[in-house]
Amino acid sequence: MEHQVQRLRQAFRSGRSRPLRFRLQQLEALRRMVQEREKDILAAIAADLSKSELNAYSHEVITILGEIDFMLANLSELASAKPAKKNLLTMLDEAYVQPEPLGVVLIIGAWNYPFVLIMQPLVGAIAAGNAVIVKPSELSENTAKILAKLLPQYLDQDLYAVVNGGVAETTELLKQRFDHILYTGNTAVGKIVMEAAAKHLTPVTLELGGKSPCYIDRDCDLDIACRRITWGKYMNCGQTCIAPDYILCEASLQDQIVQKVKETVKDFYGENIKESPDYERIINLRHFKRLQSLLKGQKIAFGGETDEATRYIAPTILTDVDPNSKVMQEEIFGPILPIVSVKNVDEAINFINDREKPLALYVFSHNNKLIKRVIDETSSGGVTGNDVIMHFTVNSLPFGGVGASGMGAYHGKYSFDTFSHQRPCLLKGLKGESVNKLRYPPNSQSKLGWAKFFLLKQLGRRELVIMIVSVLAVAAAIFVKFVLECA
Ligand SMILES: NC(=O)c1ccc[n+]([C@@H]2O[C@H](COP(=O)([O-])OP(=O)(O)OC[C@H]3O[C@@H](n4cnc5c(N)ncnc54)[C@H](O)[C@@H]3O)[C@@H](O)[C@H]2O)c1
Ligand SMILES: CCCCCCCCCC=O
Repeated sequence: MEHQVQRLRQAFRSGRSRPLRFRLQQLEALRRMVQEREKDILAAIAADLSKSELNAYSHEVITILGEIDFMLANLSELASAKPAKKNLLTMLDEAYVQPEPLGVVLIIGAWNYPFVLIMQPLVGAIAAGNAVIVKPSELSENTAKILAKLLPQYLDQDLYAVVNGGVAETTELLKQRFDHILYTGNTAVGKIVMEAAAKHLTPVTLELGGKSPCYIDRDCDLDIACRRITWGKYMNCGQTCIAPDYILCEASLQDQIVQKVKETVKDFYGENIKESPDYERIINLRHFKRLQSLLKGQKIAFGGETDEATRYIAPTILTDVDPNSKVMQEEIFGPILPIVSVKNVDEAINFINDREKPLALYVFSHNNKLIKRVIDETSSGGVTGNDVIMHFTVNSLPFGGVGASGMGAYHGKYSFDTFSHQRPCLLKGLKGESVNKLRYPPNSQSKLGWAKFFLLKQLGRRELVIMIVSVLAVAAAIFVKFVLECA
């Protein structure tokens, strides 16, 4: 492991990953890989998650193609030096912020979207000019294998590597020194990653989970709300980090919601859900049993059927759920949708604020003011109003958690920034020593006065122009006066 990281560090030090032309070539190679090996990739995802290839394409491949295209189109702007404002003391110097790669970065992915969660950060890390080790989840072993097979065929092997394995291998990997770690997975392991990173003072991006609430207002089109919620909750069999975890609504809405979700489930998956190519299975027996245990003692208004042999759990709704019950204590990460009654929006806001900050928050209402109020008075990684999941798909929005749901963010420009250091650069000439005397000892009250004047005055382009014009105007006036006096 140590040897592998050193090999990548050496390649990084050679400077090969830095030129924009090289980064663009690698991103193009990555796009070629996705296009040429689409069938193998889809088959691997499908095998890991009992997912149709059509769903695998729309859940995972589209996102990656979009992300690569974004980087190809925007890399030169993202990587360019940005001029910075100057003060009077530095007005003749060059000041700019130059994004620079961090070095060797580690990306650890989770199993539930095994391709996206490795590839999307990888695109950002390559774009920013880093060397990268990716560690796919061992639970989605087919995708892990296909990534280990394909990435070295398309990418520079000295700069980009795949390490496969479970806890032992990841633990070993985490002992190494990295320049950034992006981890996706549960909060408990997030703490392990952060602790290991702290030993080397390595910065981390933690993409964690949590219970994402979904508030449905009385003033709302329930048909539409329930269709969108049904889609986002049961997609990938509920195993989505930003799935609506539970519904908060007034008690009077509960039965209508159950009825409408039930009808939508029938529309989406047919009479026999088990036969639907669009309905996935639970990843393993441990999670299956965990989910089964969440149903115990609950009022099942719809669904509830389970089949251990195929790890099938039907789309399920629980009603009149006690906020203190087990299903409300942990992230569900499965196709179980509890409804918790609240009296009104104030109680919903308090309910959300009494718990850990979630990864996503959803509010459904005709009333935009109410939606904005819920946003203003709560905190969450991201928000979608009148829909679910969709903020993930907008790559001009940063994607990440806050508090217990994570730290840092990525996607699009934010990925580039996450894997870059914004390096401040000030380039001075060797003239102007008379002004510099102001900062050299011995100090005096008058020097301090001048220092305040020079340093506290920020000069933007506009102010600089005004100043140059003023100096020129004064010089012109002196010149005219001189000419007139001589005449
Ligand atoms: N914020 C996001 O973008 C996002 C996306 C997907 C999943 N998630 C969250 O991830 C969770 C589900 O993922 P998971 O944790 O079950 O995935 P997982 O079991 O695949 O684990 C994630 C990664 O951590 C590694 N790992 C596991 N145990 C480890 C240990 N003891 N030490 C070091 N590394 C270890 C695994 O090898 C894997 O690569 C949910 O909470 C979900 O909400 C978040
Ligand atoms: C079109 C919908 C794409 C959804 C992808 C969701 C990925 C979520 C990652 C967290 O689990």
